[in-house]
Amino acid sequence: MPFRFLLLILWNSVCFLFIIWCISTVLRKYIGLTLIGLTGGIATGKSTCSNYLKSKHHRSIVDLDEITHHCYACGRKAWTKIRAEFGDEILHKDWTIDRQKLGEIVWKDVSKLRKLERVCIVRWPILQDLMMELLNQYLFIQCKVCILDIPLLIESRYSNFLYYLCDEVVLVWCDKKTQLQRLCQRDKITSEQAMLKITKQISIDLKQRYADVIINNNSNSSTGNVQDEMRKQVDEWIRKYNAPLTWKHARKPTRLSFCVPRS
Ligand SMILES: CC(C)(COP(=O)(O)OP(=O)(O)OC[C@H]1O[C@@H](n2cnc3c(N)ncnc32)[C@H](O)[C@@H]1O)[C@@H](O)C(=O)NCCC(=O)NCCS
Ligand SMILES: Nc1ncnc2c1ncn2[C@@H]1O[C@H](COP(=O)(O)OP(=O)(O)OP(=O)(O)O)[C@@H](O)[C@H]1O
Repeated sequence: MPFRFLLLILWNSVCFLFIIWCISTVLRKYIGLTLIGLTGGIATGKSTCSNYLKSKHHRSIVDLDEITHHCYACGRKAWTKIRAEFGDEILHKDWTIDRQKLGEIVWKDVSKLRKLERVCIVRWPILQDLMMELLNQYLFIQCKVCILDIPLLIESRYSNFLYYLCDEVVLVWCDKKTQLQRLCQRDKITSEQAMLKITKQISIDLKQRYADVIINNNSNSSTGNVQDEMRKQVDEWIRKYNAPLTWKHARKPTRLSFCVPRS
């Protein structure tokens, strides 16, 4: 019995890798699309970095947080499912989802957070929209290098296949103390409330092991020009994508980790 079980796991893994290999070969070789994963911890500066890439380098960014928020619009599939799971108390008076209230519920209770993830990701609404956005970028904007801003790219088993598909994974890093400080300041919350959010993700230091490029965003306004250090690193990194790419530029999909456990 255990032998058959092991065989089944092995077979599933081989199938998974084969499918990923097929998709990535088609994407790179025949469609000519390069996917870059931009990730980081909560409040380490992903949006700051992607806004800079948009404004200075005119790069297209597919932002999964933004897509999630669109999925929550009144009457959409995710909205209906979230309402059924969490009740009417997470709705504003105009029936839109009150993300702050929903957040208060799920940050405190991991099982509810997992339920929310299951409702909106496993049953497809978010990934469906993500695929549509990618198609839209490729067909209508003719974007050949697409940057995916996905906070949980490394740890989420729901977005894990995207991790394998990415040609390069870029991590926006800052140390834990700075992360906590920035989160408290931005969301106007106490450090206890901020820690509740931070601990729902794997530590930013552990994420470094799974990234190909690390953008150090530790420098603060007090130590020079705000974000100048980060901008220099982004300029340096994005330079290679300004030259025409061949599919050989792309990293081979040899990622070894399947799923990173969350603390
Ligand atoms: C909990 C929610 C309602 C809070 O909404 P809010 O507008 O306050 O935050 P926002 O969506 O902008 O997310 C802010 C950051 O929280 C972190 N975060 C979001 N979801 C999760 C999660 N499931 N686990 C860990 N961290 C998360 C990310 O770093 C993200 O960038 C919202 O984040 C949500 O619906 N999350 C579940 C969907 C999900 O897992 N999205 C992430 C896909 S990668
Ligand atoms: N180098 C920097 N110096 C000072 N403040 C910064 C720097 N980089 C980002 N910040 C600030 O830190 C906060 C978090 O940044 P940002 O919103 O870009 O993080 P994020 O990783 O996108 O967060 P989330 O995971 O919640 O989407 C913001 O208030 C931003 O202005």
